[in-house]
Parts: sequence; structure tokens; C-alpha cells
Amino acid sequence: MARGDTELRVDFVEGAVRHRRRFGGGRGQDLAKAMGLRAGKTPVIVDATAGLGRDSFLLASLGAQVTLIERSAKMHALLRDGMDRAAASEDEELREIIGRMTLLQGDAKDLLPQLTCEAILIDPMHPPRNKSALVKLELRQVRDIVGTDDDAADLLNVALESAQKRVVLKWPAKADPISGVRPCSHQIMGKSTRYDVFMMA
Ligand SMILES: C[S@@+](CC[C@H](N)C(=O)[O-])C[C@H]1O[C@@H](n2cnc3c(N)ncnc32)[C@H](O)[C@@H]1O
Repeated sequence: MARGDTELRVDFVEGAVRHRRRFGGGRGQDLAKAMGLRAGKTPVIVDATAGLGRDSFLLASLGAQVTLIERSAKMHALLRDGMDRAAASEDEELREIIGRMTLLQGDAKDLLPQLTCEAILIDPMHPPRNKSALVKLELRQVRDIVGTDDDAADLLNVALESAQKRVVLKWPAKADPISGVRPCSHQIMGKSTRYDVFMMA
């Protein structure tokens, strides 16, 4: 994703995303399970915090139709560029995956009520950690562009009104729940990341 030392770029053709697509573990991986993908079931998804598009790409590579929403104009432009290059690739499978992804620019709090979907993914910028030196360059670059997402609780509450089946919050494994939001239905716990799953009644 990062080219050279400093330039942030979205690349669905090579690097980490390609590796995860090939060796990531299919529908058995935590993100896919949290979003409700299983044998014979592929939900229609909105990724309300698109960022570098990695999670969306993974879900689309597993067959899901994904609408990506990104409010930062700069991140949106990086994503558009990465998606356009992948759509022009000679790799037919890659073109099919990109064909399942629809990118929108705007604040998901405004756009979600206008969309129909079964599952919504929310992955806000995480609270700063003490070990800031260990934060990956790429994450620091994204943070420099978008800052912190202080309205994550509002976004979650809008999502809970908008999804038909579930909302999933991707969050650091050891972080406190976001206050002002109802308790989740269950959690899928990974080493550094957890998924808080909110099922609709
Ligand atoms: C941690 S990044 C997401 C990373 C992403 N899951 C990935 O796989 O690359 C968070 C992104 O969500 C965006 N964002 C946060 N709140 C948003 C909102 N209310 N509407 C749209 N985008 C939002 C930020 O601008 C940022 O680019």
C-alpha cells in the first residue's frame, strides 16, 4: 500500500491485500464470520468507514456486494485511484471483485439511512495507544489525513437504525466499548482486534 517510504497509495493488485486474498482463510476468518458470511449465505454489506478499502476488498473477494463510504476527500481519491487501477487489470478475478464494490463519498451518518443492506461494518480510527512508536507507518499516514473519529458512537447508533440484520464494530481487542451505545450481542476476539456484533431484534 505504501510506495517508497512516504507515499500512501491503495493497491489491490499487489502486496498485503493480494496476500490476504490468497492465503487469508476464506469465510473462516474473523471478519467474514462477524459479518455473517457462511456457506450458502452472502449478505449485502455497507462498509461505513472505508479507509484503505482492505476490509471491503476482503469481503468482496468472498463474494459479497459491498458499498464503501468514505468521508475524507483525500482517502476517497486514493481509494478511487486504487479501484480504477484494479478494474483495468488483466486479472479477471480481480476485476470481478472490484465489480462488486461501489464507492461513495460522504458522511455515513447521512448516507446510511438512504441505503438498504443486511450488514454494516464500522471500523473507526482507534483511540491512540501508548506504544505510538509501534504504530505502522501506513496507519500514521491515514491518521494524519483523517484525524480521529470522535463521532463513532453517533455513527454506530445510526447504523443500528439502518441495518436489517447486524452491525459490526471492529475495535482493538482490549479497548473499552464505545460509550453511549447499547451492549453488543456477542464478540469475536482476535489477538489484537475484536469484532463486536450487534444483532437486530
Ligand atoms: C480505520 S480507517 C478504516 C480502515 C478500513 N477498515 C480498511 O480496511 O482499510 C477509518 C476510516 O473511516 C473513515 N470514517 C470515519 N467516520 C466516517 C463516517 N462517519 N463516514 C464516512 N467515513 C468515515 C475515516 O475517514 C477513515 O478513512
